[in-house]
Amino acid sequence: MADILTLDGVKKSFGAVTVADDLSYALREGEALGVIGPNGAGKTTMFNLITGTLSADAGRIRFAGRDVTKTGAAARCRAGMARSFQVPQPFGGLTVFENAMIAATQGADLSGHAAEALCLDVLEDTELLDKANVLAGKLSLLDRKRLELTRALCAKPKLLMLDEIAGGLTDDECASLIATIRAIHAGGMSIIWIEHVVHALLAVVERLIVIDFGKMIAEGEPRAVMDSREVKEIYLGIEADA
Ligand SMILES: Nc1ncnc2c1ncn2[C@@H]1O[C@H](COP(=O)(O)OP(=O)(O)OP(=O)(O)O)[C@@H](O)[C@H]1O
Repeated sequence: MADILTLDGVKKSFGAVTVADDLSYALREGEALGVIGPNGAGKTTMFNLITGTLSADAGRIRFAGRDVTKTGAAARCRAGMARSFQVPQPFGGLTVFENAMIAATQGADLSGHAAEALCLDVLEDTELLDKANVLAGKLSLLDRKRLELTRALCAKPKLLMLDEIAGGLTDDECASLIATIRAIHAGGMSIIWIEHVVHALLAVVERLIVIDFGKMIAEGEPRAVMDSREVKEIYLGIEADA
């Protein structure tokens, strides 16, 4: 499989604070990569650098065979990146279907029947079809998370980026969202998923990276990474030999 995304020496600082410290890794087409790390480690900043809402101070980013380091956020979205946000950001006064249509028309550049057909397909996959005519502002937290997923998928992405989508859900709700994301991944979608709810990540991703102070401190098979000294010492704050 080819790489869909490559970061090569990506750096970003806010004043004296380094939030992306020489980040280098690649995501293969169809792979699901999990990202964990303490609060403030720079995980969301990394998403902002990948999607182009922030520009890197140094390093290169390649996506879908092109160097996008200098490409703006809208063009990266059109090239096939889509993300969910930590705090769901739907248009609360519009229905679920209307929110999906905005993503399909603006993100996937579709119109008319093609846009409607895509939205219906995605709403079925995200299990929101029966709520298509509900106002987004009236949805439960789980369904707002599902709508975040819907809006990202309606942009017809090649890469789906999830930012703490499982946070705040009950165990049953989380299990139901995991099943949805697993099915989307099984359909071939490449995924990068930042998450504090580690068991949700471990149910989906094939590889895990750990970010601390903007630096990638561990990378590999998820359970091996969770058992690693780096995670125990730095992420969980436990002495290695405790
Ligand atoms: N625009 C900005 N200007 C200055 N500092 C910023 C800016 N955006 C983020 N930061 C700082 O960068 C650091 C990394 O933030 P970021 O949101 O990427 O962390 P995170 O790993 O996603 O955290 P969390 O798990 O809590 O969501 C934090 O110290 C944050 O305060």
